[in-house]
Order: sequence, then structure tokens, then C-alpha cells
Amino acid sequence: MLELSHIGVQFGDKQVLKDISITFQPGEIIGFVAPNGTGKSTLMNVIMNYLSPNKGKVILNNKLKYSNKANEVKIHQAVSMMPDQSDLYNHISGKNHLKIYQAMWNSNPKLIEDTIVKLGMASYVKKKTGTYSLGMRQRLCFAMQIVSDTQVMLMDEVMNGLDPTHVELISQILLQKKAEGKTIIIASHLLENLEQYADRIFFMKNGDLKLVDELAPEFTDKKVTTVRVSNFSQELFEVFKKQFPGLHVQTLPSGITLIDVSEQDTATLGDITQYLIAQQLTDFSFGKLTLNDLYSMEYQQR
Ligand SMILES: Nc1ncnc2c1ncn2[C@@H]1O[C@H](COP(=O)(O)OP(=O)(O)OP(=O)(O)O)[C@@H](O)[C@H]1O
Repeated sequence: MLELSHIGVQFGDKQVLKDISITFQPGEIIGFVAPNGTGKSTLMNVIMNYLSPNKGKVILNNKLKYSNKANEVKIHQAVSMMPDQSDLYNHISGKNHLKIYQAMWNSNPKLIEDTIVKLGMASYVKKKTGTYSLGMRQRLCFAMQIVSDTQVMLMDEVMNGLDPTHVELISQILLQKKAEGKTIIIASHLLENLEQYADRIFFMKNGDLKLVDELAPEFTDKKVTTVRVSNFSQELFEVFKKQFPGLHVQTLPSGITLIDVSEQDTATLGDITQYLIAQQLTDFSFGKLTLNDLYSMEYQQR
């Protein structure tokens, strides 16, 4: 269990993190989402003690704090940050990188072959990393962290540069690691992907973390169906509101219009469908509010 207690970080007069207190549990995947330059990496750097916060503490398993070098070594045996592509040595092979990580964390040597197979790296892992493509390097960085096998894993943009097949593959591995009881903390801009596996997702804003489930009740309310409509003009919006009074209708900065309808109210859902088709608005869908919708509500300007 990893606890952050009243973490605050200030750069000059800019308060990047205000007073963050949160606990991460074993077997949990946590997502951090925010526009560039908001503070995701800063928070991860605090968790790793690469950056000392102006206030607050990081506490591992109710006892260990970054109070001296010996404790830092102990914490780093349990908490790791996924290496960055710039951390790779071009003149040595991927496999040697994996061996170094396995030895540094003294993890099970079997993990090296298992991970190579799982990530489909066998055809290139013995070549020098200087010959790798962006996606191959990214898979290696992920593999290195998996081989380190720490209790808590931090990943900043883990899917960076990966094709859809490898995004899916790594998503599956993340779920396996969660099932093994790992705590995985991921900063990502791939919102649809994050929604597939994250247990808790936080938007970072004004130095705080906001749990997305608490931002809009219709995001989690299973009794609400959201109709998502493209190209709904302001003129139609006004006419629609008169025709369907009492429904919650809003147009997001992204241009998508959302109409909330009770799931049981099939008559109204049918009427809305007819209305939209009559207006030649055929680009619509029924479903749940998405993380992209919430992101648009929170961060985008009209
Ligand atoms: N060492 C530093 N000195 C001064 N300002 C910094 C320092 N590190 C980060 N910042 C500032 O803190 C803010 C948050 O930066 P951070 O790198 O944490 O953002 P981020 O959310 O990770 O962004 P990205 O999505 O682009 O990676 C930015 O305004 C950045 O300029």
C-alpha cells in the first residue's frame, strides 16, 4: 500500500501540486489524466523521490518514508518507475537490459523469457537496442519494468508510439499484473484505452486530483443512457429543448451534444431517434458518457 500525505509542490510562484492525499491499494490500476504541463510527471517524481516536495510525505506499507538513503533503497525495491527510452543503452541488446533489471531487483529469472514471449520480442531482443524502432524500444522499456517485478509500478505514457495490437497486448498484461496484486499507476492521454483497465481515474486540475466518478453523476449512473449526437446546431438545440422539456441536454466544447435519458424511458429514446433522423442527424449513438466527454467538459474551451 502506497500513501501520499498532503503532498505540495511549488516551482517559483507556481503551485503545481496543492495538497494531495491519497492511498493506492494492491491489485489496483490508477490512471492520471490531464493536459500537458499540469503536474503528472511531477507527482510521479515525488513518489520516486526524484523530487522533494515542499510539503507532505510518501509512505510505503504504513511505515517506510524517504527519511534517509537506506529507506530510499528499500522503497525503490518495491516502487519502480518505467524506464524512459532515453535510458536505453544503444550498444547493448534488449535481452541484456532485461538481465540487468532482473539482477538489480533480484526478481525471478524466469520472468525474462516469459516477458519476451508475452510481448512478442523474441525476433529482435538479442539485437542491439540502437537498431530498434520506437515501438520496439517502448516494448523493451515496459518489459524491463515487468521484469523488475516491483510491488508498485509507475508508468508515464506507457503506450507511447505503440500500434493498436501492442496497445491491446500491454493492456492485457496490465490486467494480469493487477490480478497478481500489483499497484499500477499510469499517466496517459489515451483515454479510451485507460477506461478499459483502470479501477480509479483521476483528472489533475489546479494542483488537485479529482476522481472522475464524482465529476458527473451520469458517468457512473447505470440508469442513465446518454445519446451522443454530432453536428447538433444551436438552432436545433433550442427547438429540441422545447420539444423535449425536462431532459438534460448539453453541447460539449468538442462539439458533441449529450442528451441524458432514463434507461427505462424507451418511448422517449424512440421519439429522440425519430426526431434526429427527421432532422437528418444520423451521426448519433446511445451509451454511456465517455472519459473523452468528461475531459472535454473539464479542460476544453469553447
Ligand atoms: N524542475 C522544474 N522547475 C520549474 N518548473 C517545473 C519543473 N518541473 C516541472 N515544472 C513545471 O511544472 C508543471 C508541471 O510539469 P509536469 O512535467 O509535471 O507536467 P505533466 O502533466 O507531466 O505534462 P506532460 O503531459 O507534458 O508530460 C509545468 O508547468 C512545468 O513547466
